[in-house]
Amino acid sequence: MQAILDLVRDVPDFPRPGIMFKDITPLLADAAAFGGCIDALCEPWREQGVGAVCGIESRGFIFGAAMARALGAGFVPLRKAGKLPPPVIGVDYGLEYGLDRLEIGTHALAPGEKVVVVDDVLATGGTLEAGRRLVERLGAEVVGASVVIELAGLNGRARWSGDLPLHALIGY
Ligand SMILES: O=P(O)(O)OC[C@H]1O[C@H](OP(=O)(O)OP(=O)(O)O)[C@H](O)[C@@H]1O
Ligand SMILES: Nc1ncnc2[nH]cnc12
Repeated sequence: MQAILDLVRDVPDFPRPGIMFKDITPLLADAAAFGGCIDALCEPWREQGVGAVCGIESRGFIFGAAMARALGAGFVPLRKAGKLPPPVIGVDYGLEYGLDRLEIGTHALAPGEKVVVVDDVLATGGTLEAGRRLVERLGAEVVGASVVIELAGLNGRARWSGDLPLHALIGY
């Protein structure tokens, strides 16, 4: 995991004063580190019958789509408001630096389908929780979540549902 840590860049005061932004673009640009990252993200979910990986817009798409391919699962995008064609359902949520709304197509998942929710960063946890709620509202089964980075000081893990696994590759 040291290679991944070394390729995450700290950007102070972005996108707002007081936020230490974790920039994952150097990690994405490094073929070996990105590949290792996807392998490590997939590890807990192999042989678990995952039918779909739900990636959260936009950085969650990058990791989620690669994981879906590696797991032999489908990819389902959880998108910001107004981006998916109807019919959709949505939830409003707060994140470390603002408010937003996440949506999913109402026919995107089958009832009971096993789903992993994926994002790049867990900060306050509002985004990941919104993703879980959307999937569950369609009657699919969230088996857990994966993130590359957990900002442990913001306690987002406490917002994730009690007994569902939440895997983070690196923590700060
Ligand atoms: O745990 P939280 O406090 O909810 O924050 C985490 C979310 O914040 C960032 O997304 P952002 O909304 O900035 O979107 P982006 O991926 O399009 O940059 C990040 O990619 C996570 O989705
Ligand atoms: N500090 C941070 N860096 C990168 N993405 C984030 N999403 C929420 N907080 C973030």
